[in-house]
Amino acid sequence: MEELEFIHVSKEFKNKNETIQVLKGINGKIQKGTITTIIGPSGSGKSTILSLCNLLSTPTEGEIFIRGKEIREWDVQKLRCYVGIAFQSAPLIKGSALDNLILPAKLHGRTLEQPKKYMEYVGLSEDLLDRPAKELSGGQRQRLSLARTLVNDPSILLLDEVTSALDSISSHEVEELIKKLNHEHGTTILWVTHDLDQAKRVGDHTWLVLDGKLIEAGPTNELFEAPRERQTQQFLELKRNMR
Ligand SMILES: Nc1ncnc2c1ncn2[C@@H]1O[C@H](COP(=O)(O)OP(=O)(O)OP(=O)(O)O)[C@@H](O)[C@H]1O
Repeated sequence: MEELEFIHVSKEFKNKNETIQVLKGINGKIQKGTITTIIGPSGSGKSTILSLCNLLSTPTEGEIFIRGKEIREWDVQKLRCYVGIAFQSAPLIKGSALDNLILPAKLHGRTLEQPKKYMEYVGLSEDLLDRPAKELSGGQRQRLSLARTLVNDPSILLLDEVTSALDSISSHEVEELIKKLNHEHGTTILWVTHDLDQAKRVGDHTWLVLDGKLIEAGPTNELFEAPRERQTQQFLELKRNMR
């Protein structure tokens, strides 16, 4: 059974006078324990795909199955424990690093047994637990945000441009951390990135999304080195010329 399956998924948003068709009939499967990088131009619908996977929004048409169960049949709280999400801006609440770390447990009426374990896992010193979150560096904030996502022990992790605000050293460190999580816990990862080198480095599989359509999906090496679709070739060529 696939961990995640999209069957003819479309999404439209209605603004005042117009309807915007953002996703157009996405069909795709994600196997458990794999890293899938999602690439495509700005506005093509990448983040919308992620937002559907933990019910931040719902498909207008089609179905999304997670572990064989249609997403709208899941209890939302259970789904959001099973499917974690982390964003570029790493929104943290006021208060200490610890206040942030315990938040998911608190929201589910639990206490967090070993906050130090999570700090250690993401390579943060436990001395930072009492520090105001706003005093942490960008890289530390992003790690803390990931640690907070891990508190629920998600089986699927959705990552939206999680390294784009970081310098290249911090960015590589976060990549290594996510790969470790994937190897050690078998976490299934969907990773939206603008950085094609990163998509190549971390992906087992890659999806190219153009104008709301899944143009090509395949093993990362094949998609980059021997793309099947003309539109993939054109997109990769355009990106190479922009360097
Ligand atoms: N809540 C919303 N209401 C109206 N339009 C929306 C909404 N969310 C997204 N859109 C539109 O859907 C389109 C796709 O947005 P999305 O954020 O999924 O693209 P993206 O590929 O992730 O872009 P980027 O790479 O710039 O983050 C955009 O035109 C965006 O303006």
